[in-house]
Amino acid sequence: MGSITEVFKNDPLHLDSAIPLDFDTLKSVPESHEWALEPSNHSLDSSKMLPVIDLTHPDAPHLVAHAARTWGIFQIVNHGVPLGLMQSVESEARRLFNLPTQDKMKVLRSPENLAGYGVARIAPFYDKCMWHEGFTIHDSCVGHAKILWPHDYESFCNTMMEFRHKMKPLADQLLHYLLKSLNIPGELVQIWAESTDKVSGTIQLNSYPPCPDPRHVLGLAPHTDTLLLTLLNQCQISGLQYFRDDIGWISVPPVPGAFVVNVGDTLEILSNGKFPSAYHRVTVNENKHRISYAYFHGPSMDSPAEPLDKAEKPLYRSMTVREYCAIKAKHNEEALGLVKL
Ligand SMILES: O=C(O)CCC(=O)C(=O)O
Ligand SMILES: [Fe+2]
Repeated sequence: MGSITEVFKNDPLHLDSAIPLDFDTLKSVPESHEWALEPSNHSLDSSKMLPVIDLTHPDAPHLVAHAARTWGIFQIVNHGVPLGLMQSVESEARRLFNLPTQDKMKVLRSPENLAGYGVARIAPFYDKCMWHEGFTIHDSCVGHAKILWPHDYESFCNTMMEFRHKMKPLADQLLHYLLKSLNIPGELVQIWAESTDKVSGTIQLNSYPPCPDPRHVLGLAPHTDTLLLTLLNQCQISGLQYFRDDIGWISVPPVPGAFVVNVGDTLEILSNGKFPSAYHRVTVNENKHRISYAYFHGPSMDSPAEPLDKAEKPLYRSMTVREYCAIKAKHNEEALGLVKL
């Protein structure tokens, strides 16, 4: 069984770029963090544009598939993940990021590892730095949590494991709706559903501290997510923006209790471009410490990454998911273009 960790072992992050800034000590934005930003499109009311889908609606499978085709990004409510659990994930994430920098540095992600504390994986691709610190959980988080809270690590680990346990079937359900809407045999849908059983989804906690001058700062640079689907909660503070050629950058408004669902590159490939992977970025704000947390839903690394509908002319070349992840780790934004036929 392959895991995404091995991809990062082969393509390590350089350590000097893996340490986030000590945000607490800053009174102004250093030049290292000043970006020339493409402005957002404020003339459109984005709350009316991106679909918010009630998963208890009888037509939910069709609504999900339609939103994924039209936008590559949408929100879901009535998804069955308890609000109390969502609040606990946020408060445990805040507990982690509020620790002193020297404590967080004890669980710094090592260059060849996916799990731990550090900057975003995309950081080395940019000259400028992002106003962001992250913590990634892959497999168990007990080792890191015991270092951070030797006598009080269980609530963090239990919350994260419970969260993963609830997110997996939800992500599987969405994937099932999406694959079933494609013109592919039922057995193939089943093979894909089983493929995600072999891996434990990755949890990403993100922290965007208040910023003295957010106008020229980015929380996360524009990117697409790599795997099948990302389910993200914005913890009631806006910041996530989505790009489409015809409208520019628009905000994804926080909806209480909702998850934002993004299509990732691998699903774009499987669907032969029908579900476009969502290009998104994160802005920061002056007064609020924004937290977001995401569940990345992926298949086993040995799975084929290739268009599933064999009646169509493939727009992407055939490879394994492992191979695609390695291309993404090396080429970031260019990766999808490199595998297009
Ligand atoms: O913080 C957010 O709203 C988005 C985070 C994100 O894009 C990611 O973790 O990949
Ligand atoms: Fe993302």
